Amino acid sequence: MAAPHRKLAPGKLVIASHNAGKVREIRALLAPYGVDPVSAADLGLPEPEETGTSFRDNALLKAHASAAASGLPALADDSGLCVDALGGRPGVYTADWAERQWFEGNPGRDWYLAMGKVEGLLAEQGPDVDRSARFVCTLALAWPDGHAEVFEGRVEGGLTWPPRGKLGFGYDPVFVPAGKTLTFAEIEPAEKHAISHRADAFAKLVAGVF
Ligand SMILES: O=c1nc[nH]c2c1ncn2[C@H]1C[C@H](O)[C@@H](COP(=O)(O)OP(=O)(O)OP(=O)(O)O)O1
Ligand SMILES: [Mg+2]
Repeated sequence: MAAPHRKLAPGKLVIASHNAGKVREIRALLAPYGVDPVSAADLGLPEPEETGTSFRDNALLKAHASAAASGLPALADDSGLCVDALGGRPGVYTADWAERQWFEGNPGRDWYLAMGKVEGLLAEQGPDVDRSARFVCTLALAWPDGHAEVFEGRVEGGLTWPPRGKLGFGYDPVFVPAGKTLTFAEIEPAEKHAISHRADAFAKLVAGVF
C-alpha cells in the first residue's frame, strides 16, 4: 500500500517556479486553502538545472531545491505539451524549445518561435496530420526534511494555427481543449482553471494534503 499523504500545515509555502504565468495560476489555485505563498523568484532562490528525463523527476528536483534553500515546504510544477504526431515531443523539453529572451528588460522566452517550431514539424507530415496533443502537469510538494508528494494531471486537446488569444502563457494560444473551440489564451483564467492539466493535478493535491 502506498504511504499516506502528509498533511500540509497552514503557513508559508514556496512556489518553486520562476515562470510568472505559472506562479499566477498556482496562486489562484491555492487562494482558497489558507497558505501564504511566496515564489522562488521573490525569495531570490536559484533556478535549478532541469536535468531529469521525466516531469516527475524535474518537479521533485525543483521542489527539493526550494525546500532545502528556504526551510519551507515548496510546491513545484513541471509541465509540458505532448504532441501525438511528434511522438510526445516537446514533452519535458517544452520550455527548452522556447529561446530565452529579454522583453523590455524582463527575462522571458520566445513562445511564438517555439509554437512555430511545433507547427513546422506537424506541417512536414502533411495537411492530414493528427493534431491531437495534451498538456501534462506534475506537481511535487517537498518538505525541508526531504519528504515529498507527487500529483499528476492532464488535459486532452488539439493544436491550431495560427496562435489565437492574449490570455494565459506559454503555448496557450495554439491549444484548444477537447470539445471546445477557443484556445486556452482566449478563455478567462477561471475557465482554464476548471479544466487545465494544472487544475487536474491540483485537485489531486488538494485531496491528498489539505
Ligand atoms: O498551462 C500552460 N499553458 C501553456 N503552456 C504551458 C502550460 N503549462 C506548461 N506550459 C509549457 C510552457 C512552460 O514553460 C513549459 C513547462 O516547462 P517547465 O520547466 O515546467 O516550466 P518553466 O521552465 O517555464 O518554469 P519553472 O521550471 O521555473 O517552473 O510547458
Ligand atoms: Mg523549467
